[in-house]
Amino acid sequence: MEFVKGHGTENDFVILPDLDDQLDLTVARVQALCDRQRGLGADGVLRVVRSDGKWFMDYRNADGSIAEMCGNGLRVFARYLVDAGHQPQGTFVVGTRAGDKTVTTHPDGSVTNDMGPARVTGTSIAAVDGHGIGGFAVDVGNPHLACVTDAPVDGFDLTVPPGFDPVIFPHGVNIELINVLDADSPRGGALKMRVYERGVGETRSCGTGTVASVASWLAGQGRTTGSATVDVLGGQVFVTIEPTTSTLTGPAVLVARGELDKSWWDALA
Ligand SMILES: N[C@@H](CCC[C@H](N)C(=O)O)C(=O)O
Repeated sequence: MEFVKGHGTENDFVILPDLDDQLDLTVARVQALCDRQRGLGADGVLRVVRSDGKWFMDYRNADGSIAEMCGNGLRVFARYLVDAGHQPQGTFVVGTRAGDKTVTTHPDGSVTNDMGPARVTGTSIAAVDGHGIGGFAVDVGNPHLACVTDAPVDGFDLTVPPGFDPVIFPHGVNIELINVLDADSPRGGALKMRVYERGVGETRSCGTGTVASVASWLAGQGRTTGSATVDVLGGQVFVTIEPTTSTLTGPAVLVARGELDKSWWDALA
């Protein structure tokens, strides 16, 4: 069984081509694939399915849970389809649990995702490292609590899961901590973000989280339109927010391909 390993700003994924939708991708198999000691190691798995001539990204978190959307994963998924010869370089559509997304691959290796609307649904408080930090709840297909703070984000301990209000986020939430580096840079704003991802832990980037961060920063100013670069631990992406949609542009890198050991895979069923 073929696998490909890739990352988008160091948010890393195991890609499993399963065009005919045959794989039994159990929680145990996802957890083992993502385990950095006993597996390949990744923040998540992207299963590549083609159904009725349409691409579908079946995304799983490292703990085996299913999520609606993954922004960095979508860029890597698109890059894989082009690299494998399944799609020509350019614009095409990928289905996700959060709906169809239009992606555009660029010759320099970067990819732009049309992410759909980033809906600011209210406010809430994250309990991080002994501090209560206010932020906006943002729905990017998956749930986020994006918190702009004056405290340097580098100073927080994210080895411990942040607390959140389960009434507002009954299915869990991804939590972003954001510093504004420049409110009026040439590309709009310049933000720095760290993230604690639902189903994973702290990761070096979260694409949907960067979109939520820019939406939250704008909401704090009463704005629904704008753009910003977002520095994450694994690099930088560029986000635009409009009232009805948003875009995410960033790198997508394929680093390895190989074969899974069949007896290892079968024993995990
Ligand atoms: N890393 C992803 C988000 C993956 C899903 C998230 N952990 C969730 O459970 O919603 C991204 O790049 O958006």
